[in-house]
Amino acid sequence: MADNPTKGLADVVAASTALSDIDGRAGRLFYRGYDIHELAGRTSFEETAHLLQVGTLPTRAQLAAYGAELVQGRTLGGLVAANVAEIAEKQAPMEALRTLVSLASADDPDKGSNSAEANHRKAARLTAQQPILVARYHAARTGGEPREPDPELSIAANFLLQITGRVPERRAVEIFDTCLVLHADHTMNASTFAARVCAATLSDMHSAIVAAIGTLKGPLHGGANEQVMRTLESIEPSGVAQAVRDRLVRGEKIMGFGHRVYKTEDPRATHLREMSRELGEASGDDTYYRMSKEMEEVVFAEKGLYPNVDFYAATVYHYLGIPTDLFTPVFSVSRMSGWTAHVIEQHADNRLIRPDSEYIGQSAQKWTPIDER
Ligand SMILES: CC(=O)SCCNC(=O)CCNC(=O)[C@H](O)C(C)(C)COP(=O)(O)OP(=O)(O)OC[C@H]1O[C@@H](n2cnc3c(N)ncnc32)[C@H](O)[C@@H]1OP(=O)(O)O
Ligand SMILES: O=C([O-])CC(=O)C(=O)O
Repeated sequence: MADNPTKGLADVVAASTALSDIDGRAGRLFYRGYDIHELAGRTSFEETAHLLQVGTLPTRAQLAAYGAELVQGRTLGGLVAANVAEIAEKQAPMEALRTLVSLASADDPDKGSNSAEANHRKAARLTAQQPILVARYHAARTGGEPREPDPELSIAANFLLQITGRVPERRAVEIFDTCLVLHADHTMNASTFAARVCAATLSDMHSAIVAAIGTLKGPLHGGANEQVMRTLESIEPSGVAQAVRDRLVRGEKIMGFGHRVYKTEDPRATHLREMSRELGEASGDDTYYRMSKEMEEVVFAEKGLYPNVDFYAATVYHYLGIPTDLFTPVFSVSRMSGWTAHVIEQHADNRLIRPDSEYIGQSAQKWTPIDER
């Protein structure tokens, strides 16, 4: 039987959105009409989150008010504190985040309401809390409490401070902030779609975000950034080309390559490649950057595939001192801004999302009693 032409919902328009847009042939990405190349390196993650959740790039006064909301919103209830140590012992990072966000919902002052006002407050709170949850998880498994976030610092600076335990250099913060901007939203990617499907039943924002976290975790989506680093670590620097070819011969996918929508370079990879080069050189050992470059050339020569957002993000995070198993959680820290904006948008103009399926099973079956089967 021929494959369903819309298998994986390829090219199916599943929602209308004013949040982001992709031109996959030209390799362009826009957040609310702003080209990602205009935003990256010039707009902070907080401004980007405001753009997505509220609808506009903020004025200074609006940014100050939103920043104050984020600082206030990052306080977590007692359930997280009471359970994080056991969760950190038993669950891998993305599983733990799925659980912790669910726990945090119990203490959310707006729980039970899907009003536009409640959704906006929840969106800011979830965006503020996600990096704190990652830091708490990481501290719990390493036997301590994370450093207190500094209200004067950005989300990017506080995250690096809490994860590495050191006050980060200015340039490291700028680069990490740009990473957060680059990952913030991406039309109907799998995790955003999962969030919208959940929200469209008129379920609540936290439930939709739990669905999104579980979906981002998979290695065909956000989980690929961790796998990219594991691949680099498993290969000898002189054996990149052979290792890629061996994997392809075995029919394995090369993590961090290929994309459903981009038919050319992912515009985010352009920035991430450059930041990886800069950090690699500054670190005094750019081996992983150079291996990545070679891998890019070999994969293109063999398969004609381009790197996606996850490919160079891996080495950027590595050079920033972020543990490899926190790469996908970092993705969630950024994407929280987009997911929550999509839930706001879905609830504002809702219709149940319920696609059809093509039946491929047997027909005209005759029922027989259990002892005769
Ligand atoms: C943030 C993100 O989610 S970005 C994506 C992160 N995921 C990855 O990096 C995982 C590796 N990449 C992939 O698995 C895919 O390219 C996806 C999931 C991103 C896109 O999937 P789809 O659009 O469904 O493409 P699909 O998997 O059908 O691939 C089409 C063809 O290209 C090949 N292909 C696609 N990606 C790769 C890859 N990374 N390595 C090797 N071959 C690949 C497939 O084997 C397939 O070949 P075939 O037609 O001969 O069977
Ligand atoms: O759009 C997609 O399918 C995956 C992706 O690049 C993202 O979510 O950033």
